[in-house]
Amino acid sequence: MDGLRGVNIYLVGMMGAGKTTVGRILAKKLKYRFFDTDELIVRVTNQSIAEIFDREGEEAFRELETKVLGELSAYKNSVVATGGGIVTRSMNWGYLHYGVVVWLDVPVDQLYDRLRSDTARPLLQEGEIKSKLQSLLNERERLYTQADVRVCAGVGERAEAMATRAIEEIQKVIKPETGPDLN
Ligand SMILES: Nc1ncnc2c1ncn2[C@@H]1O[C@H](COP(=O)(O)OP(=O)(O)O)[C@@H](O)[C@H]1O
Ligand SMILES: O=C(O)C1=C[C@@H](OP(=O)(O)O)[C@@H](O)[C@H](O)C1
Ligand SMILES: [Mg+2]
Repeated sequence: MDGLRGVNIYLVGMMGAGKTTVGRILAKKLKYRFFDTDELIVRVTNQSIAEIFDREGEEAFRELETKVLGELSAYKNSVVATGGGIVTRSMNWGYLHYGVVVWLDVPVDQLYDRLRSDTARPLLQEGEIKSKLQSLLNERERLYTQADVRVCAGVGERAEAMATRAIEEIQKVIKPETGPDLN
């Protein structure tokens, strides 16, 4: 993808926004590699995300997240699905801005429908899920707006359609003369 000059595409957004799901589809469409920071952390530590939070705490998880993100910046032509909290460390933005940052913006009601029975996300295991999602969004929304591209989910919009729209939005922020030939 010449127009992107080989840079990575980073998907950011709330838990449940579909970063992992849409990212996989996007990578396939672009013929890019696909990475997921959570999956890499699980692989290198041989622990689940819940186990890391439980045994070592959130700060240790954030350290691992930054390390993995830094390592991924050496790659090119990759779609990277991040964890929802990656935007909270300013240092991470140094890595994210090597590439094109795409915010999957999904209303809390839809996030809740997807995650109401979730057991894998430690930040949602205590308290009422919907209000937790809302308070995390309140804390993080101004950070997500630092993305280069925002893709707002339509009601009931499928992951496949979001991936297609992400490509359209990415094309808009790439200069026409260097734009990717995505057709
Ligand atoms: N566009 C969508 N419509 C309906 N369900 C979706 C959509 N995108 C993702 N999901 C579902 O929502 C859940 C969370 O998706 P996931 O890709 O893990 O989100 P994230 O990585 O942003 O936390 C999964 O069960 C997934 O199948
Ligand atoms: O929002 C967050 O702080 C987190 C999001 C999760 O990833 P997803 O956004 O892929 O669910 C995972 O990194 C961890 O549970 C913390
Ligand atoms: Mg994910």
